[in-house]
Amino acid sequence: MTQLHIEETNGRHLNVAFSPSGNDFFDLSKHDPETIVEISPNGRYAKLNTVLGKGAYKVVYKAIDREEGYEVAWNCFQTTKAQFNALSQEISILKEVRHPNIIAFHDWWYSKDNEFIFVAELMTSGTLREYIRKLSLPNMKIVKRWSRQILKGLIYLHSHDPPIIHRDIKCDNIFINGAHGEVKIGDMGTAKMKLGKKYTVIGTPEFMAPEMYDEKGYSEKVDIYAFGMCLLEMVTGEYPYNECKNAAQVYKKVIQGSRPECLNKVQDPEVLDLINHCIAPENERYTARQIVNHPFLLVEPEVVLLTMDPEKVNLSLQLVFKGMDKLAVKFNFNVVKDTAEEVVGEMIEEQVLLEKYKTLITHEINRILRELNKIQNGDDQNKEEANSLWPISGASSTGYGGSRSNIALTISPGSMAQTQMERNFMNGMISPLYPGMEPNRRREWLNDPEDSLPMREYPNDTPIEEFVSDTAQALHRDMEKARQWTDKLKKEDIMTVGDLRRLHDEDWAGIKLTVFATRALKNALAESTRLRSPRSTASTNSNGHEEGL
Ligand SMILES: Nc1ncnc2c1ncn2[C@@H]1O[C@H](COP(=O)(O)OP(=O)(O)OP(=O)(O)O)[C@@H](O)[C@H]1O
Repeated sequence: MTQLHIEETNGRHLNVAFSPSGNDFFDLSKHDPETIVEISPNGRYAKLNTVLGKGAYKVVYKAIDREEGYEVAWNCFQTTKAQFNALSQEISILKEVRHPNIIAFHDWWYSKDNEFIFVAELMTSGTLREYIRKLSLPNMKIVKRWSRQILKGLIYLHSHDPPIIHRDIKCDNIFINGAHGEVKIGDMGTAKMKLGKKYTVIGTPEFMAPEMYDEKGYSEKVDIYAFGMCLLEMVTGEYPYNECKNAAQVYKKVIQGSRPECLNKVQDPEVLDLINHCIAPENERYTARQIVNHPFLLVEPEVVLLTMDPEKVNLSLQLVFKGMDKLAVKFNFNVVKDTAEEVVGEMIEEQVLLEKYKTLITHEINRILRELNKIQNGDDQNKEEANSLWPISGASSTGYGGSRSNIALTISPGSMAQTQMERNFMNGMISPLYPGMEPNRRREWLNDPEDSLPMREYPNDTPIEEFVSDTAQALHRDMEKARQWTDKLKKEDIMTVGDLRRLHDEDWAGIKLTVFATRALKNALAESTRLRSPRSTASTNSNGHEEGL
């Protein structure tokens, strides 16, 4: 490539390079290599000559953290020393804010050029607003994923003691890391600790809740209102109150309670309902935790095959909630005896899975069976044999009494770090087995029938309904479920806990309770037996159940 140095008539110097054909040329001055132009007072951060962006108040450069080797964002903000000093307390609080969905704030100082400089986590793909424009309209899956992440950040800020109010949530202040689809709340410069109600009118008019304008003060709920407007922008691609010509018009509409026109364009009833809950009057407005449990944001589950025996008859499957890798429902599936419909029906019946996922999960299980069928067919070329081995949807079943051993809620390693929000998600989809109990504990209990339920001792003459209702409650099942279990037991003349204790394994199978219910009651019984005095537990059988008492 030929390179030339050209001096233009206006005195500007250009470095250009011609391609070998001579038809193309490149302006090399636009491709200056990145060079260090400034070092932070503590020597840790090196500012580069690359501008990441410019806003109304600040210029943001790329920089390098020379201690960790990370790229960071170097923000320059013109301000007086007095203003900088006034901000110092808030800034030191922001340095403590550490959450995967909030841009980390690393360091700050006041420069000799009267600039407040702060170093923050660098985001690679611009703002949510730019992204929405780029994608024309993001699909609902993306909107859901973004929303969940923003809400995780808000839950964190609002659960801080005292709560931190961001006060300027909008799509321009939410940043994206494109490679991983990560979304983080940025521009924490307006954030404030809520020590009592806040009064300062601050933010962007289109995203400001009406109570921000009255002198009664406002709370962290203003961020929820702003999130509602962001969601509106995400689903319509329009800036809220686009119909207004200036901030005064927006203000007038907001205090009159007039909704943005683009709200009429929202088609999806779930999204509309969610936005309405976000922009409702302050006392009716949802909290970030409530929003995250809204049906629109519930995560869609899928099924994965974990293991299978060499005969490929007993499969271990797992229901995984996408985006929530720590939450899963593990269950065994016998391809000869079980059908997807039955298993899913049982999960719904036992309130392990929401009814709305019935078709999806049935389809998912059948998809796995079909895949296995394909493998089988490919392996031995014997279609007939393969079909008999893999009874897919609707195939006759010999029943599953006792063969499908369990549906277990499992939490993968690292679950102790599970956030409250994730637990809330979980509560929305799967009933918590023991509220307040550590996730690991649940897993142990469910995987090990010998493990215990947190119940009391039940004498033999305890009415069966009392025991069943306590068990259902401990498992967070509703009372209707308890009644169904009791009815089935009473049909078999089981009126007391003593009657239940006298049952043998084959008797249990005859009661026609689901595998899950049988397992739950057996475990509760074993626990109750364990809690009895050593004298009375002397004659327990191998399952921990008393015999003949
Ligand atoms: N952490 C970051 N990582 C990467 N780019 C960033 C980061 N922070 C800001 N930018 C870029 O710099 C631009 C200006 O930043 P920002 O919008 O926060 O400036 P501002 O003056 O505070 O904003 P506004 O004009 O919205 O009031 C952004 O649009 C973005 O492109």
